[in-house]
Amino acid sequence: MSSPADFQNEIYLRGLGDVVPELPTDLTRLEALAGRRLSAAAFGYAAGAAGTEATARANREAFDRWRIVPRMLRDVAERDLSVRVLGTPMPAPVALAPVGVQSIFHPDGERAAARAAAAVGLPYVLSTASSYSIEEVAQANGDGPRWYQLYWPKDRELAVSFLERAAAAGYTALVVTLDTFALAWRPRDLDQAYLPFLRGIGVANYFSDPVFQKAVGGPVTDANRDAAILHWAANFGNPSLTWDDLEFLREHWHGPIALKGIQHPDDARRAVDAGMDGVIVSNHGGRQIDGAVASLDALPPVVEAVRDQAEVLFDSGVRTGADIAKALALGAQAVLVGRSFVYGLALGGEAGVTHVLRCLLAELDLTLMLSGHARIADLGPDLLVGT
Ligand SMILES: Cc1cc2nc3c(=O)[nH]c(=O)nc-3n(C[C@H](O)[C@H](O)[C@H](O)COP(=O)(O)O)c2cc1C
Ligand SMILES: CCCCC(=O)C(=O)O
Repeated sequence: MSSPADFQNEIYLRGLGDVVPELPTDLTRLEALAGRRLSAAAFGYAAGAAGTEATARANREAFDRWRIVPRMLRDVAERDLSVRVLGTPMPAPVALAPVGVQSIFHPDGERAAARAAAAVGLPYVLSTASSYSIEEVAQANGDGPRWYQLYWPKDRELAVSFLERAAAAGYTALVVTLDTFALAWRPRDLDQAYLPFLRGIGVANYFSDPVFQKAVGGPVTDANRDAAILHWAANFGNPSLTWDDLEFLREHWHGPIALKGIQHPDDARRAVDAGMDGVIVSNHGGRQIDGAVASLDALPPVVEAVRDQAEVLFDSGVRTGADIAKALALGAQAVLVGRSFVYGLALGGEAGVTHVLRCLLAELDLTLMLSGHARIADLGPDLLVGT
């Protein structure tokens, strides 16, 4: 006889795979559990945000201001959640957001998360600031879809090296993060003197790069580690970049490109003018500008501005399948999830990330079905009413 957990999986997750019985299925409770298991500094780095964390809260509150209006008797026996975004066929409109230095949360870091993403078939977006190299993560991700996120460094030769390595390792789309050329004022990290995590864990993706190594006088060892980290910090972001610089990316990346951190419709239009394929409406999970507009509130004007000309993706604040349905109804083609999968990684490595993804997809599927929608493309503004 199957266990109660197996029986439950059979009912709720038919065709979607198993969840981990020991982990909560409510991702809010998963976060609380991660808060008890992780060190205060590691948890503060994940859960924390800029300043008073008003924008992080606003991201969540914005979802609460929209309510779903279900429709009945519409034959939803067969559902299809699949989409194609940035040239990638996806079983559901969800990708794992780029999250740096994942070894903070689990020794296998990005490799564990990339394996889970591949098992579920969702794109894994690798951060430039990763604790495993571009190539190591590609290997863990195997045949899974993967995109590369660029933190555009001051050193152009280094940027080109990252792009070439990513293309050679099978990352098919480029996500260029524009909102984090400097890390914001983050009191939880500052108070816990946490950025030295780099000292303990490092950013292997940089350290493994031949251009980076040349700049620091050879491979990074204990002897030059602090100097390498200081070089990294000085090079990490480039506040001088302008829209004209996007041409350089186009020269060096031959697949789809999406700009991450877009909040204003005029910036979305400029992205289209610059030949970009997509924009990601995001405020970095509230981690950059305290007081910035809630990401979900920034979404409709951007969709209005560039619909039919560019793909619009969304992140910041997604915690449930219903949240995903709301963002899609407001015009996003796909969403990225950040902290949600990070807590799964912290609590259960690969299985924990798979758990989170299965929960999100199962809840999205149930939300679609119970609200009378059989396909992702059927979701539109009439799903929602503002409160
Ligand atoms: C711990 C952590 C590290 C992050 N590192 C990166 C990064 O390296 N590159 C990037 O573009 N975004 C990074 N982000 C932002 C995420 O890609 C995403 O925008 C954000 O987490 C979405 O909000 P959510 O956490 O509420 O889902 C990070 C977010 C977290 C929580
Ligand atoms: C040190 C890498 C920066 C990661 C990041 O983007 C974030 O913490 O939000």
